[in-house]
Amino acid sequence: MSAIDGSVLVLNAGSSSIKFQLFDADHSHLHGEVDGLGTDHPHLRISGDSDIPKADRALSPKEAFCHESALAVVVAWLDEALPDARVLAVGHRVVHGGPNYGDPVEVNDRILEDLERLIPLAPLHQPHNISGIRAARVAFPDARQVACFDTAFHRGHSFAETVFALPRQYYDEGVRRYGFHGVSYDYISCRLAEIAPEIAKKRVIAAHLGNGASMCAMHEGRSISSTMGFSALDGLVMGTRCGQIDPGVLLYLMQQRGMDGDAIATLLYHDSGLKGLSEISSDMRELEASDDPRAAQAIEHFVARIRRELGGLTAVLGGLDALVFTGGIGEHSRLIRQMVCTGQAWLGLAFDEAANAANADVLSASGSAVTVLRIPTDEERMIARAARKLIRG
Ligand SMILES: Nc1ncnc2c1ncn2[C@@H]1O[C@H](COP(=O)(O)OP(=O)(O)O)[C@@H](O)[C@H]1O
Ligand SMILES: CC(=O)OP(=O)(O)O
Ligand SMILES: [Mg+2]
Repeated sequence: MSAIDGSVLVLNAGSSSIKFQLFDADHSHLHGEVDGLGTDHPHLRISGDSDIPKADRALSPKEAFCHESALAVVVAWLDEALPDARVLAVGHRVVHGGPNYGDPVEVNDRILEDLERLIPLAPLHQPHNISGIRAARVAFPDARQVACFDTAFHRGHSFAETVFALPRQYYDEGVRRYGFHGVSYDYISCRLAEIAPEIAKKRVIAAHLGNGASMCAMHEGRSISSTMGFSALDGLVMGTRCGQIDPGVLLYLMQQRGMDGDAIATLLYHDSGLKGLSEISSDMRELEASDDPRAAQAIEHFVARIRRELGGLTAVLGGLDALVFTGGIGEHSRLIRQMVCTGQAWLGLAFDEAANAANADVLSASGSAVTVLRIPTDEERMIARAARKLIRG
């Protein structure tokens, strides 16, 4: 497989998915994804150049038992399908960089130990990100392992955007708002500069709506504010996560209901959000297809929280020039985009329903003061670029 000599492989473990791509410079040779992890229909899809074997099949319950078992399927597939590929580097999305990690780093044992200490702050991601690094070290022993952090893009936030109103010692020990999905927002910022440079410099809100969901206010291409905070629990309603919650609820659960930390973590990370509210599924496709009123209520609450944050982030930016939808739901769900954009005339936003129905790239009507765009994210491409840059020094 000479065409992919000296490639960069990227592994991106999300909360419901493992995405992977193989790049040669900026060209993607193969694109693979296990999605629906944690649901009843986990699936493996692989596509790419003509010499790349394809895959499109359901994963067995054993294969999809956990992220690690799905990762083993991916690594075995790569090993068999690309025996001659010379992988120079494996780039990894690592969700939490904590206070100390920003720029991409080449991973060593000490760094892995540091990243392991952040597992309690990102339990749906960090353990799988670290497993990915360990598995890739074994599968590609000659490749350099590079970690890229979801928190990095938000590191320029002001003190006011970063701090919680707790005694200062907590900020000093790292209890602060970090923000996540930064690799995705960085990609959106770069892509905007390519496709709409005059908008890229202005006030933009990007909504990354996937199994994890957040929104990011950007100005001149840089992150100003994020709906996610210390952990990837805060902000919007997600597949299985509650999003913003009154801390009084947590006190009630501990003091009146006698729940301990582990029970509360399970409740907030695994059993809440769309899944907890609908009692049907964490998966937006299933909720949209359902005629159960609980599915409709879960969707309405999901959208209500997005609308509220849209208003809040617009105030942070002092106005709005563009709204970008991305992530699995943002890229594909006509219903959610339409519900979010309905009734936003106060922003000067005129929504083009026909363009939305056609899944077009531009979703605002001509003359709209806010340009609405649908931009598929490509976290793997961003990570491949960073890994290549790092190993080239
Ligand atoms: N056509 C679609 N319509 C509605 N939702 C969709 C569609 N395709 C994917 N989704 C939703 O996208 C979510 C997964 O988003 P994704 O960004 O891939 O996940 P992750 O957060 O694990 O990276 C799921 O809720 C899935 O139902
Ligand atoms: C940070 C986060 O929630 O990521 P994902 O959407 O990939 O689960
Ligand atoms: Mg994701």
